[in-house]
Amino acid sequence: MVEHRKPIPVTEAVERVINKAQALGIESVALHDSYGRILAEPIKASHDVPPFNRSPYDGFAIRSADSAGASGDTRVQFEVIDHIGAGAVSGKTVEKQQAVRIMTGAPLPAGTDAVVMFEQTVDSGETFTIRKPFEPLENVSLQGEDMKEGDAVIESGSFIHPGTIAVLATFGYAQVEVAKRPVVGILSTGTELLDVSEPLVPGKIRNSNGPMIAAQLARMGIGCKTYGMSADELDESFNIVKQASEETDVLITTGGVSVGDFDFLPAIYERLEAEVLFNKVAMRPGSVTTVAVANGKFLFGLSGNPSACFTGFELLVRPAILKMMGADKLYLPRTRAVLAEDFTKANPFTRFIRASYDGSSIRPAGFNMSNAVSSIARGNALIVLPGGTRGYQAGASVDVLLLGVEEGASEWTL
Ligand SMILES: Nc1nc2c(c(=O)[nH]1)N[C@H]1C(S)=C(S)[C@@H](COP(=O)(O)OP(=O)(O)OC[C@H]3O[C@@H](n4cnc5c(N)ncnc54)[C@H](O)[C@@H]3O)O[C@H]1N2
Ligand code: MOO
Ligand SMILES: [Mg+2]
Repeated sequence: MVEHRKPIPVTEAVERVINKAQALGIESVALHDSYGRILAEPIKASHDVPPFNRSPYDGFAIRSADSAGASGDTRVQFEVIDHIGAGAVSGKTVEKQQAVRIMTGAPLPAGTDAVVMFEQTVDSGETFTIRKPFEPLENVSLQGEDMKEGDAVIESGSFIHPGTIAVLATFGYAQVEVAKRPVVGILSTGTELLDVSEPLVPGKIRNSNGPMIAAQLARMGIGCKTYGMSADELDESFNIVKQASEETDVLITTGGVSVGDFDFLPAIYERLEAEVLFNKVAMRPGSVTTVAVANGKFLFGLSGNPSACFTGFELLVRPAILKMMGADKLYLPRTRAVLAEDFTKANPFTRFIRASYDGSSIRPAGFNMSNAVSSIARGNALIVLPGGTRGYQAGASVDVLLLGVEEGASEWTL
């Protein structure tokens, strides 16, 4: 008799997965290897930035008081007593009507408190004149204006992006404490599967899910162990899944999770005495997505259908892995957009439509069935239509989840 599964809402499925996911600890990596990792220590400013008052322009450092009364008719003259570029410190103390020729980034010499840009002078080499008075600290980049010593600059749990790396380098972090990444394995199940390089033969298709998931992991900065493809054969598949789950923190399988005669994942979970968190989610595609935990290891049973597989990864695998990586922003960023064409199908379950989003409007990316491959390629976002609805007309405002964004959102608000 066919098994009747009870679907749970997507939000609950996500919650169950997140509740099981645990951070894996901390390791130290070289700064140049830290892009894409999750920071495991808060970053405090260990000194002021900039560390000294400096010139933001190429020009002359003066004492602002000496510029008083300058005008187009009564130009005020200065004598140039030194010349410094960024990296140099002037040993001179600037006295009345004196100035130092100074380049952008160089520290203001003792006594000076303003900078005159070259463009504001008539320059004769030894001397120059100006036609306007300068305020104290005019054209000065102030010590600590960017960050003050002791400031909390970046929170632990943040994604390390190029800007984060600039801050870490500024404060001398040659090594950075980051969260450990999980070891993730991929196994594509299905007797029908051919490797990418094999020619098509009747009844077979090429394995697109395996390479796709490897790339979904790669864009999260995660490598993977690939366990290749397995035929739909219970004992053989059980052995591979058992071994793979022992060698990984997360094993992602594709296919074989539904109720077909050759869908063996449910039997494998049973043999492994795994705790099945759910085996039916009120979402389409991806309703058969099954998540189980065996001996502390995650088993993600994604659907074989490519669009369902893709969506199951983005909605359920991704936040779990991010949580294991110590991230505090686990979810796909969400926005609203205007639907560019009618979508009249009924949505018995929450529907996720692969779609292309241009920053304001969004359009389903063509053939959008669970078994579609083309729409995954064309889409850069998912339209979310709530379950129990139908009949969305062009112009309607819809929820959108953005794909491929470096850093996610901290809230799951569907
Ligand atoms: N009687 C029922 N039949 C089905 C149900 C159901 O509830 N009752 N659910 C349907 C839904 S929804 C989906 S989704 C699929 C899920 O199937 P499985 O996860 O068991 O996956 P398979 O049966 O192994 O394959 C489904 C489909 O995907 C193709 N496939 C599999 N692996 C790959 C791969 N690595 N690359 C590309 N394509 C792949 C496979 O050839 C099949 O066409 O079940 C429905 N049936
Ligand atoms: O899991 Mo299926 O994708 O709902 O078509
Ligand atoms: Mg099946």
